[in-house]
Amino acid sequence: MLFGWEKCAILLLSSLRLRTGQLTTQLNLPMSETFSVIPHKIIGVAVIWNNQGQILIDRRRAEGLMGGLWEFPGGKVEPGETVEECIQREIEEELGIEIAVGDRLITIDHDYTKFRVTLTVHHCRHLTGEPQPIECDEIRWVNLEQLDHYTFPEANIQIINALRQSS
Ligand SMILES: Nc1nc2c([nH]c(=O)n2[C@H]2C[C@H](O)[C@@H](COP(=O)(O)OP(=O)(O)OP(=O)(O)O)O2)c(=O)[nH]1
Ligand SMILES: [Mg+2]
Repeated sequence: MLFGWEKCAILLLSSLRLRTGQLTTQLNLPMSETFSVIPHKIIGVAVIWNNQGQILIDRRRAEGLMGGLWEFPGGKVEPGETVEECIQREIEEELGIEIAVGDRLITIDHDYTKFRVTLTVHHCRHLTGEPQPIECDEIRWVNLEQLDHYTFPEANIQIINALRQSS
């Protein structure tokens, strides 16, 4: 049996679609009633350019979430970190290269079925090191026209459109 205030709280939280970072817990409510907390991932994303006007893309691991899709490298912003710091760190961790993080291209909020993402995308310049597929299945340097030949997550349509408009 739910009390009035409990029902109000549930309605309020549901209507706000409670956003809680990486939290994926389901709250167990009385009488086996449950509601989902939608995870919200805050992601820094790099569009890394080389001197030939190409961009670095990577293929996500086949077995994971969005497995086998291509993406622009990046990852979750950690507490106390700026998006620029996150991008620099993720690229070192995922690809083993040094980059210069430049201007922001676009910020995208996108709802997937089970979670939402905020992707903050920066233009970056490759400085040193040969990119290695440390945390992905494959990496490739491609030009803007070739991006059409690769399958990206849904949110990336907006990144690719922004890239085409900015060039
Ligand atoms: N890096 C990157 N992530 C993207 C792009 N497009 C897109 O929808 N995403 C999503 C996929 C992931 O849910 C999230 C990136 O998070 P992530 O790669 O650090 O982590 P993950 O969710 O795959 O895995 P986990 O650490 O939660 O286990 O952003 C993109 O172009 N680049
Ligand atoms: Mg990542």
